[in-house]
Amino acid sequence: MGAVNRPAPPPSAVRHLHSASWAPSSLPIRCSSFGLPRRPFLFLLRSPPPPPRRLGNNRVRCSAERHALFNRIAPVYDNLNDMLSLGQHRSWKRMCVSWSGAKRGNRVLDLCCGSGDLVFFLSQKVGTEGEAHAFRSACVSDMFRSISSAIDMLRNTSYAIDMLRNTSYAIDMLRNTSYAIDMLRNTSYAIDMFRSISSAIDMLRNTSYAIDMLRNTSYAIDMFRSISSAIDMFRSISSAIDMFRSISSAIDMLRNTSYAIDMFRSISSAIDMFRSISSAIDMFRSISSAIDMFRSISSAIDMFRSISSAIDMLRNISYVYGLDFSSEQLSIASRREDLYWKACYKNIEWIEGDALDLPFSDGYFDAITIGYGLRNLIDRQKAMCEIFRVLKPGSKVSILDFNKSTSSLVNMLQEWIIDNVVVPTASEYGLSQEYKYLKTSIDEFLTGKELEKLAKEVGFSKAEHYEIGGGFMGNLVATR
Ligand SMILES: C/C(=C\Cc1cc(O)c2ccccc2c1O)CCC[C@H](C)CCC[C@H](C)CCCC(C)C
Ligand SMILES: C[S@@+](CC[C@H](N)C(=O)[O-])C[C@H]1O[C@@H](n2cnc3c(N)ncnc32)[C@H](O)[C@@H]1O
Repeated sequence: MGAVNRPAPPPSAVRHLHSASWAPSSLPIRCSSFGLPRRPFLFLLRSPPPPPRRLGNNRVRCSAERHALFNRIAPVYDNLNDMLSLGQHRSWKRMCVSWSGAKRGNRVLDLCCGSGDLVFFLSQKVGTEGEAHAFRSACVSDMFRSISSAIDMLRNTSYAIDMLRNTSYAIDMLRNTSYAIDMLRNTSYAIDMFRSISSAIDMLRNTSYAIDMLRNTSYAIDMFRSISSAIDMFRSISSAIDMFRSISSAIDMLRNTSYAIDMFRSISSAIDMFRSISSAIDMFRSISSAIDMFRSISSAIDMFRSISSAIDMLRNISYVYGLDFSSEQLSIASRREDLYWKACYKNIEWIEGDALDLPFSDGYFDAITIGYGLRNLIDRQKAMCEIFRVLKPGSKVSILDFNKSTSSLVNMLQEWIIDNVVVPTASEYGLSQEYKYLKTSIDEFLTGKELEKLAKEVGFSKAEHYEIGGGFMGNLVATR
């Protein structure tokens, strides 16, 4: 029902936030206070527009007046919602998004998006990937991403290699020392030989002491000349002993050298250890040249990365559309997008347009949400038909709004809060009339059952209304 076939606008045409003021003439012609109609010939076919009607003080019947009202409240809208609902409106909006069935990769729409709360929640839900036309670029950037993490890993390895290279130079130095040590080791064998000689000398030294003793005896012997010839023999031995003594001091010198050798031997085992490390280093060196190769690849990849992000930017991905007729609300929404700046928000597109005349082709969306919008539309049936038309079969629209409760107690309490809390607070900002309209609009709204009926009438196969926020709020979920 209500399916009007029209071509989908090229993405680039709707990508930017329209800066021109909203052309209200696509709204019902009876509202004359608002500029020239966008379709002049249609305008001529109709009867002359009556002046804008205001029923009572707080009835804002005309679309242009509602347009002006939402432009006026835009600067304080978010703060007042936070304050007056004690932050609860965010949970209600999250529930609304969740009931819409929006999933990753979906193309979704938030109607009457205002300052964009629901759009931001939807944006996080659907992410940036998903649609077929974006598939190739997405694959390429995934490939680049994998290569890039491999490169990052190799880069870290490369730093380790650099460290090992420096160690390797140290090892080379130690290797040279090791050759010196080898030379000293050979000297050490010579020293060992001298040590053996030295112990022999020690033995001879002891003998020498004995000889000395005998020498003393020799004087006595001299006296006793008869033993003189024996003494002569001992004298010859004594000169031999002197010779051995000189050798012994040479040996002592060599012994000191031997301690040095022992020290060098310890260094030598350290060197052996370093030699093993050195072969490991050789292996790392080969890896290092591979790393050098990867480094060159990495700079190429860096270049590709820049190209890839440029491609991402040029890819023109947009999966979440936020539509509203108030340029003031939209410019706040767009500023909030810049302020929060989350990666997924690059999938958002703000559209200044009319909820009663959607600029999308039939079956374009996987899910649609409206938060506190339907109640404010002049022609709710027309709006529901438009929603039905642009939804894919089997997809859902989730509509959050104040609940026009069937319980008189809830209604009384709701009215009391609006009269005694909401309006007085808003009047602090000079917006009492605007918030009085809120109460009137709830009075004129549909109950849960009436909303379900309306959805079924325009063709939705299933429609269920849920009361939330203690019965103050309601959410209609309708499946096409
Ligand atoms: C997000 C909320 C309202 C949006 C809203 C909708 C409109 O149609 C307006 C029309 C004209 C002016 C302003 C608005 C507007 O702000 C909900 C925010 C809270 C309400 C302003 C006040 C809520 C009062 C509830 C009855 C109390 C609920 C208490 C809760 C259970 C803690
Ligand atoms: C109460 S605000 C809700 C904003 C937002 N969805 C939220 O939940 O905070 C209602 C919004 O509906 C927009 N609106 C009302 N009539 C509209 C129409 N015919 N076309 C597009 N937007 C409309 C207003 O500009 C306003 O931003």
